[in-house]
Amino acid sequence: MRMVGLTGGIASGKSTVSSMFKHNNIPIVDADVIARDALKKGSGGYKKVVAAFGPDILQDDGHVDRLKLGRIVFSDAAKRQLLNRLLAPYISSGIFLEILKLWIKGHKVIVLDIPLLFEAKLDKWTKPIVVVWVDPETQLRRLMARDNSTEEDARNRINAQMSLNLKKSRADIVIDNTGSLQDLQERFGEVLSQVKRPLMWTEFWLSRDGALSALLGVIIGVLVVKKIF
Ligand SMILES: CC(C)(COP(=O)(O)OP(=O)(O)OC[C@H]1O[C@@H](n2cnc3c(N)ncnc32)[C@H](O)[C@@H]1O)[C@@H](O)C(=O)NCCC(=O)NCCS
Ligand SMILES: Nc1ncnc2c1ncn2[C@@H]1O[C@H](COP(=O)(O)OP(=O)(O)OP(=O)(O)O)[C@@H](O)[C@H]1O
Repeated sequence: MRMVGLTGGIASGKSTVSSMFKHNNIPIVDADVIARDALKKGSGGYKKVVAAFGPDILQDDGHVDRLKLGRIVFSDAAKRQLLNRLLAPYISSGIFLEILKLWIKGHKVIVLDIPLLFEAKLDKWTKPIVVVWVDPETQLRRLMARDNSTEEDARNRINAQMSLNLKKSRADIVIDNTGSLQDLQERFGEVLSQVKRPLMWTEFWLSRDGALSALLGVIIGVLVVKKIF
């Protein structure tokens, strides 16, 4: 199985690219969705986070006030690290479970959409790594427009992540998303054909069919050897 890593900076366009993969029948493991589940009211992650940050981060209905928690952690590195540490086990096990489900279904190519792929050192499990890049002004403008946020909030969120240029330097494939959606669609077409190239042997053995072929090979080998001796 080929596990493509999709990452970038906040509001660089990962979700936009990820929906293009989905439209081309390539399944996505979305770490933001998994992280949201990990903070759902009553979950293990929720209990740990409320115990650490106190009931002030809750809305009247008991759900986490994400805007409030976001303001706290994106302006304080120590609190952000604490939140990351508390949620990391739930997020990694959620990602693993989603990969397992797709493996069982026999998918050959899947995309892991993980904003913190490098920060969480998950990049070693993915190949190729696709980084969606935008220039800093466009990133800030799109983030403020999408989240209807102040410049200060938007800058705090951008500065909470590894620099996008550093991520770009560690990519196998860079998608420059500074232009229009039409430009992105064209660049995506090129990336899609790279991602869908036939599997290499190592990737094949990691797929369900590859693993089953290897198992079958071993069984046949044992039977033949038993018959000979
Ligand atoms: C702080 C929270 C509650 C803010 O929620 P909110 O709905 O405002 O933002 P959302 O979850 O949609 O995240 C938007 C983007 O913020 C960035 N981001 C999220 N968490 C972090 C983090 N800990 N560090 C740096 N950037 C982050 C990502 O680019 C993400 O795509 C939420 O982001 C959260 O629980 N973060 C910790 C979990 C995590 O690490 N998520 C990223 C999955 S790899
Ligand atoms: N090429 C583009 N031209 C104009 N707007 C774009 C383009 N690409 C993405 N956008 C818009 O920019 C915003 C950010 O894009 P998107 O939500 O895909 O980013 P993201 O990297 O997934 O963000 P996050 O890290 O917060 O999950 C969205 O409002 C999206 O519609």
